[in-house]
Order: sequence, then C-alpha cells, then structure tokens
Amino acid sequence: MILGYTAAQVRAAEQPLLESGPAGALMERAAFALAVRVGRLLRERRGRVRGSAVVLLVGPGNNGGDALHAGAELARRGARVLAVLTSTRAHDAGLAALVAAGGRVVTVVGEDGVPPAGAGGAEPVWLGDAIAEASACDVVLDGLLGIGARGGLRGEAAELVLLLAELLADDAPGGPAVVAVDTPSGVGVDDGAVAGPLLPADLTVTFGAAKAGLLLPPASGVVGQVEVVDLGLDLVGRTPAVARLERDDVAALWPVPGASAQKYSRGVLGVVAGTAAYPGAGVLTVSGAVRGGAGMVRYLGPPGVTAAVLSARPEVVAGEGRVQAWALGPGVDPHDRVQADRVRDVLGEALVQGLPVVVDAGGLSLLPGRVPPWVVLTPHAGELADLVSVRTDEEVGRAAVEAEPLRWARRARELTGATVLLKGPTTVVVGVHDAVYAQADGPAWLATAGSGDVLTGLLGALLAGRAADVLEDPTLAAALAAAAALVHGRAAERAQPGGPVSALAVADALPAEVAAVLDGRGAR
Ligand SMILES: NC(=O)C1=CN([C@@H]2O[C@H](COP(=O)(O)OP(=O)(O)OC[C@H]3O[C@@H](n4cnc5c(N)ncnc54)[C@H](O)[C@@H]3O)[C@@H](O)[C@H]2O)[C@@H](O)CC1
Ligand SMILES: [K+]
Repeated sequence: MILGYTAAQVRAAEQPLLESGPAGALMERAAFALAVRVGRLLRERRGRVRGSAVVLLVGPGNNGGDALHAGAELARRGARVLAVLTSTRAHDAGLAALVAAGGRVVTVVGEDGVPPAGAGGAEPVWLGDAIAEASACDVVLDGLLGIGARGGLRGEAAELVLLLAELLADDAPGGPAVVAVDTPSGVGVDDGAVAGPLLPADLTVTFGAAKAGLLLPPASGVVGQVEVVDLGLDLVGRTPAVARLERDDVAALWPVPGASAQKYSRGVLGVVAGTAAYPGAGVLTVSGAVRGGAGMVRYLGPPGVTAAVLSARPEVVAGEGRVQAWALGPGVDPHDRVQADRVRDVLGEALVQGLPVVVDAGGLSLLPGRVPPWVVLTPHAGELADLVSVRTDEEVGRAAVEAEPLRWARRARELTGATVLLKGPTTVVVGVHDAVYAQADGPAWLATAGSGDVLTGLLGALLAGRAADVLEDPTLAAALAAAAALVHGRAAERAQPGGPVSALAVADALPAEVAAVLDGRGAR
C-alpha cells in the first residue's frame, strides 16, 4: 500500500530529525538519493553519466536546494550541469556546492530584459535560451517548488514551465526525461490540485513519504512513476490523507473460497441492469460479476434483455431469490418505468434487509435521500455532478468535478451517506471516517463504453462475497471498492497490453487478473 501524507504531516515528522542531526544533513541525504536515481536514469538513456547534460530548474526554497545538491553530485560524477534560477533567491549552500563541483548557474532575465535583483553573480540568459538548453539536455530536474508551494507557479517560473512543457509535449521521443524533485512544482501537495502551468514528470522522486497530492487526481496524471526516498521519518500514528492499494493488499481483501465452499456461501449477487434501449449493460454487468468470481448471479430485467444475458452467460439464473448483495443501475433509463421501479423496489428492500448494494448510472437518480455506507455509488464525473446538483442548489458541472475529484466525491458522500467511488483516470473512493483511496491502475484505453458496467458487476461480486464482513465493518466497503478498481484496471491492461480494449474483453480478463493478484496467497 502506498500512503500519501499532507505537507504538514511530513514537516512534523521531519522536525525531530532536523533538530537532532547536523544542519543540512537531511537535505544532503535526500539530494544524494535523488542524484543516485538520476544517475541510473542517465545510464539507461545515455549509457553513462559522464558527459550527459542535466538542467536544474531552481526555485527559491529548499526544493531548489535539493536540486542544486543533487546537481552538484552529478557534476562530480562528470555530468554537465546547468542550474537555471527563476527567482531572486536560491539555496546558498546548494549553489555553492554546485559551483564548486563545476556546474554552471544562469538566471532568467525578465520581460524587461533585466535580471532579477539579488540574483548574485549568475549569468543572465533569455527565457528562450534557458528553454532551448532544457529541451536539448538528457534530464531536467524540476526543483522550482516543493511542499512549500502556495498555489500554482507564478512569474518567470510559470512562463518557463508553460513554454517548456509545450515544447516537450510537441517533441518527438528523444527529448529529456523530466524528474520532479519531491513533487512536480506547483501541484497542490495536499489535494492534487492543478492551478497553473506544470511540467509533467516521467519520474517523481519524493522525500520521506509520498505526498497526498501525488496520488490524487488531477495531479496524479502528471507525476509519472513515483519513488519514495526513505529518510527515516516516523509517521506511525499519523493517519494518511490517502491510500493506494497494491496487489498484495487486494489479495488480502479478496474473498477466496475455502475447501467447504458452495455457491451460496461464496456470495450470490442480484443484478438489475439493462433495458430494451441498453441491453448490453445487462450482459456486461453480469459478465463482470460472473468473471469476477461471484458464487452465483441472479438477473432481473425485461424478457429481451434476460434472453441476451442468458445467451451470453448461461451461468446466470433469471428471476428472484435470496442474494447477499445487489448491483443496480447500469443501462437503466429512469424513463423506462418498469425497470426503474424494479431498481427502486429492490433498493428499498435491500436497505430494509441491510444488504450491500452497488448503485451505478441510471440507478443514481433513483437513490433515496440517505443510505448507509454499505451502499457504494460508482458515478463518473458527469453523473456525480448531476447527483450533487440535484440534491443542492450548487450548480456543479463535469469540469468542476474533474478539476477537484476528491472534493466532490466527499460532497457526494456527505449528501448521500453512501461510500462513493468516482471513476476517472485516477479513481477516487471516499468511505467511512473519510477514508480516501486513489487508484490509477488502468490504461487510458479503459475509457470505453460499458467498462463501468463491468466494474459494477465485479464490485457487486466482491460485496456479495464479503457481505457479512462489510455489514460488520462498513469501512471495508471503500477498501473493496478500491480493490475492484485495481483488478478492473489491471484486467484491461492484461486484456490488450498497450492497445484498445472492449468492455467484454476486460470482463474476460478478470479471472486471470484475480489469479495473478492471489498468486502466492493460497486459499483460506
Ligand atoms: N526541511 C528539510 O530539511 C528538507 C526539505 N526538503 C525539501 O524542501 C522542500 C520544501 O522546502 P521549502 O519549505 O523551502 O519550500 P519550497 O522549496 O517548496 O518553496 C518555498 C518558497 O517558494 C515560495 N513560493 C511558494 N509558493 C509559490 C508560488 N506559487 N510561486 C512562486 N513562489 C512560491 C515561497 O515564498 C518560499 O520562498 C521539500 O519539498 C523538499 O524538496 C528535503 O530536502 C528533505 C529535507
Ligand atoms: K519540485
């Protein structure tokens, strides 16, 4: 599990180490680890460190200090290092170390052609020249802002990053790798907000602990690979702001049949999905459930959809009967009175009986006022925007939700009482006690029609398999939702590595992905 902490939590955990160690020691450790990692990257890309070109983008604080110290170490190993200062201030000891190691320091001149006052003896360069150097080097280190950032980048740094990011995005492969120092500069360290220009990173080397914003969307889309440098911070007892499950965590959560299992004990899922207009949603939802490991699936829907469901998945039993959980809503048009009433009735009954429920798509508008946390909503951004708008006088649109997914997922949870899984390139889950998960497991190809229906069925199967546990400990609902997101995302990658994938192919890849997740755990 990767745990993400706030800037304040990390600073508090750093404090005892800063007080007990010699001045600058912690930064030197961080910077040394950064230099070692960048050295590895240079060897991968250039075959060696000696003679390679590294450009440091250096801001006014300790984040710039990290970049400068790492640059000094790389210069000692023979790299040609250029530090580009964007501010009147820069970390003194870091600057001195870089210069002593043979690095060059320049400062970007402003629009008026005047170097910023206080930039010391650094050679002034035009913005365009600094950008040209950066775009032609092997590795750019982004050390403009770290956990001291307040809002997005401003001034010269913003201009530099905006233009460089545009240039690198347009460039053919072969341009520099971008390594973010601690965080891509200017991202919301605590909330993953993106409030200005950013240099998307290939790799983020973060110090002490992952910062919450690196895991949360939209920033999670620009961090690249995240590596944590262990600085020995003591974070025990501090509740992380966000968690990301990895395969081992999912293995521990997954319901695995014991030797004496039978289909009823493994979990029966009831599904109400699909209408005459959207029959495929019924097929995809039951496919997600059956392929995801439900003991049995019961399907309720119009005769035509039932026939399609049975022909695609003969394992399914049509009609009512005892279930341990429900999956409701994919392909349900609230104007289709019969199927919409069925969703309402089943939901009402499930709430009375106390059964876990997944509610998706058309089911979301049929939700009663408040529901317990073992009801899991699985909207995408547009559906969540509608859900919030209908229940409040706030006018929320899809773009607002995409800009601040965690904020709006929390709002939906507050308004409904449900556990909320907000689908997106990074899927956010908010559950009981404000537990937050952020999963980024699927390829962009997963954004395809019907893939959400498969997730609904899969999560339904999980809730059915662990229904008693979820009712006893409702915090589990969010963890299971995050686990389903991981398996769903990885199944898409497994179905067609690096290429387009259909929703049914995702469902068909679920058994192999579940087996891979469980590999080594054994049955329990
Ligand atoms: N405390 C320590 O000893 C350690 C700190 N570390 C590094 O130190 C960083 C934090 O350093 P700082 O606290 O100096 O903070 P930063 O280096 O993130 O930046 C703070 C400075 O940037 C300015 N600033 C803030 N927001 C701005 C904006 N939007 N536009 C322009 N300027 C802005 C502030 O006025 C302040 O001067 C971490 O991210 C990490 O990289 C690491 O070296 C590990 C050890
Ligand atoms: K940075």
